[in-house]
Amino acid sequence: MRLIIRDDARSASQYIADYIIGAYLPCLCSCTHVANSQTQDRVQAFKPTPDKPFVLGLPTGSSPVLIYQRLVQRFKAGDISFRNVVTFNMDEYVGIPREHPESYHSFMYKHFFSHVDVDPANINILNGNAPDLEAECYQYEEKIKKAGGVELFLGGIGPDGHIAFNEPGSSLKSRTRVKTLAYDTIMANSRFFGNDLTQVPRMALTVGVQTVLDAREVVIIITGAHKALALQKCIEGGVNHMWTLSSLQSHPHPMLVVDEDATLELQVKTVKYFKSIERVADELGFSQLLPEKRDSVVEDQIFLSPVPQQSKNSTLAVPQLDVSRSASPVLEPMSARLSDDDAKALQGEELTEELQLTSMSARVAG
Ligand SMILES: N[C@@H]1[C@@H](O)[C@H](O)[C@@H](COP(=O)(O)O)O[C@@H]1O
Repeated sequence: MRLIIRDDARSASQYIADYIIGAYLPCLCSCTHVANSQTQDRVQAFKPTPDKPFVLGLPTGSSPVLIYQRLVQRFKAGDISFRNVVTFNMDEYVGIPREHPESYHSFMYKHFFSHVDVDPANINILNGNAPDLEAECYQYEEKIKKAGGVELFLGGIGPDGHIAFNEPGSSLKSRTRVKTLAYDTIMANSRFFGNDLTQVPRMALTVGVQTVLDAREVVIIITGAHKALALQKCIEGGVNHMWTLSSLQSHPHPMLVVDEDATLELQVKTVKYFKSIERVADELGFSQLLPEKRDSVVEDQIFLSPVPQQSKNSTLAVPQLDVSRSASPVLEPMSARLSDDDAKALQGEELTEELQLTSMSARVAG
């Protein structure tokens, strides 16, 4: 696992965008834009073409917005082309129209696709309005497989450590499927729906944990003190389905890029350890070392997706949107599942000044 720590969200985002471009995608001017020799080798090794495109997994949410901005900026500067890139988005809400301003289709076109030269035929986003949602998910896995598997999956996380929409308790072997959203996620995402919980979809289609783990490489952006507990659980805790990001511990090449605030719950020695790793990598001139041969399960041919049940009476379809409902009243908030200390830490605003000072001063002193 690589943990890259940057001062703020902007520099963390810039690191990721430049990493994606530098590491994998061709420079339009076919020059030597890519700074160091090992990274350059990888670009030359990949050489995306229409027949052998680069397959990129993409997220939504507020965290990747600055990454997309930087990718667009570098596209406009002529540094990069997305012509031979195939994209697969992580997830989509069920039951809101594609044109809805908060659908993930709208998000992706607004922040990225409309501004670059990606071929619309190469864009894949789950259809949350498909007549048969299970079949939609199955076909998505098949499409990924047909494209040769995802080369790099970029992702974000929720404050409860969910990756894509793999909420706490999701199977770590899960694949693309219909998922009911946790109450905390509905609450967190209500900010995009006028803070009206009743307007937030309660279901989504999402790639599974295993779908993400099958990618050759996984890069995750984590920013803000409200995600500090999730980062701590995922790095310093064990692999646990209650914090689905922790599954990355079993991936051969995960990279988490975070800001200082997200590290607030980590031990000082953890932070120092990962910073020292980065220093050595910098000195040796690489960001992440990938073996030339893909070592994910895709290549091992054990890439199995569940076949949908074809029963006339059991097709899982888009539910009628009931705007008068209240949001999952029987579900308890995540804080109820945590110890008092953890619950307190999760609510960044409730961190006492003393605690913040202790963590920061310990680090500054170090
Ligand atoms: N399904 C998405 C996730 O893929 C995303 O990582 C998360 C975090 O969003 P934000 O970056 O806005 O905190 O939001 C949603 O739940």
